[in-house]
Amino acid sequence: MLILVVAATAPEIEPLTRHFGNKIDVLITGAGMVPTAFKLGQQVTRQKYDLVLNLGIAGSFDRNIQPGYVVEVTEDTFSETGAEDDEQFIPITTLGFGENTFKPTTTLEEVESNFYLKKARAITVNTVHGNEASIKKVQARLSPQLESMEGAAFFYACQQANAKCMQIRAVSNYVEKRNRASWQIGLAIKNLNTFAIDLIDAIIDL
Ligand SMILES: O=C(O)c1cccc(C(=O)CC[C@H]2O[C@@H](n3cnc4c(=O)[nH]cnc43)[C@H](O)[C@@H]2O)c1
Repeated sequence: MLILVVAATAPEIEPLTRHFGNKIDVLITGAGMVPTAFKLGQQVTRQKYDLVLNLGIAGSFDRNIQPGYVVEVTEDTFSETGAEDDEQFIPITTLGFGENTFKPTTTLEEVESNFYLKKARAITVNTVHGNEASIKKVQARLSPQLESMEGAAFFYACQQANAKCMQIRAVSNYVEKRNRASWQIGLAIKNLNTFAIDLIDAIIDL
């Protein structure tokens, strides 16, 4: 079983890389949708994988998905692609220039039926939300539960390459007026890696 783990930054998956060494392939893309699409596109074109797994931390809009929670992302939307029409936002889908929502091509249940995670809908952004008015606007438009800076680009690149993929994220912070001091990155990384190590150990043992 050939697995590729994709993360934006090395610290987000450090415990996992220490645990598996070179038993699995790891791709660190750098933060953001452009580096993710480019680097992942190169990698999945070079090598065919049985499973491509996106791991990372994320912000939560949903107060029922608290810092430390680990979730499976079931759809991810590029929330910023479109056009402004004064106060209105016209999504790229309405403009007729393509899709903005991308999905995993497998599920946790399908990959390893003994494992379960809460499911969540996410958006992918270039600008991390940190302003109450813009948070309200995006919630009214898309009702997202999570946000990251890479997820939809990850799904897009995997879809283009026909690669089996899923995305698992741990919440490091609520999406709120910027309050960096309250982010719980350590807790999110610990919980994410504990789950991912158990999961990949189980998959590799198959
Ligand atoms: O210092 C900051 O403001 C800051 C902003 C975004 C991310 C970071 C990181 O240290 C980790 C990089 C990684 O984290 C994901 N992430 C985590 N929380 C959020 C969020 O609320 N909104 C969007 N992305 C988030 C993101 O995928 C980054 O690649 C520091």
